[in-house]
Amino acid sequence: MAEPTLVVPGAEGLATRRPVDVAVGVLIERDAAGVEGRFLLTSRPADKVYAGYWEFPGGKLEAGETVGEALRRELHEELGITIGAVQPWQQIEVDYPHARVRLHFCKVYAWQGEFEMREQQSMAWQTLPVAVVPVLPGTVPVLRWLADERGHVGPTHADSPAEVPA
Ligand SMILES: Nc1nc2c([nH]c(=O)n2[C@@H]2O[C@H](COP(=O)(O)OP(=O)(O)OP(=O)(O)O)[C@@H](O)[C@H]2O)c(=O)[nH]1
Repeated sequence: MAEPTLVVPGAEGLATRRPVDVAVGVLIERDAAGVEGRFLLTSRPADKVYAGYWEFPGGKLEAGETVGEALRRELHEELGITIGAVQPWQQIEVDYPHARVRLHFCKVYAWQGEFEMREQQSMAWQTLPVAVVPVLPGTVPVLRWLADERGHVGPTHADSPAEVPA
């Protein structure tokens, strides 16, 4: 089954581009009973497109890498942590004017090491609704999935009403 696609304004008609695979980590704190709590968002570094927008940390797969390998490498490079098990969760394609990406969102519940912002980004542990602004378009559906899992009613983030991929 084709995965949902989100078309960002300005990218209409560009859907024939080949998507770039991106591994994305949804790091979640769990309590002793296994109930999921805060999740980690990071801001995009100043030298990248959508600089300053908040997203889940991750990055593009390199040649020959699996999603899990890419995620492990990216989170170590960007945040200085070593992640434990990678649990594949959701996939979505997003058409941006600058690129078409296939986002592989994975849940991660265990990690080791001190967080270091190695790309001068910021980090924020969040719950719903997310308070940091602005949120990257490709992040919005993830907040909706989390809201559905958690029975959260109402907006998922502060800067715009909830959007659902087509
Ligand atoms: N990490 C991350 N990227 C996302 C999310 N949502 C989303 O649309 N993207 C998009 O996926 C792509 C990820 O590329 P990136 O530029 O962060 O990855 P990278 O570190 O490998 O980049 P570079 O090697 O080109 O500098 C970007 O086009 C970004 O806009 C998200 O939640 N997390």
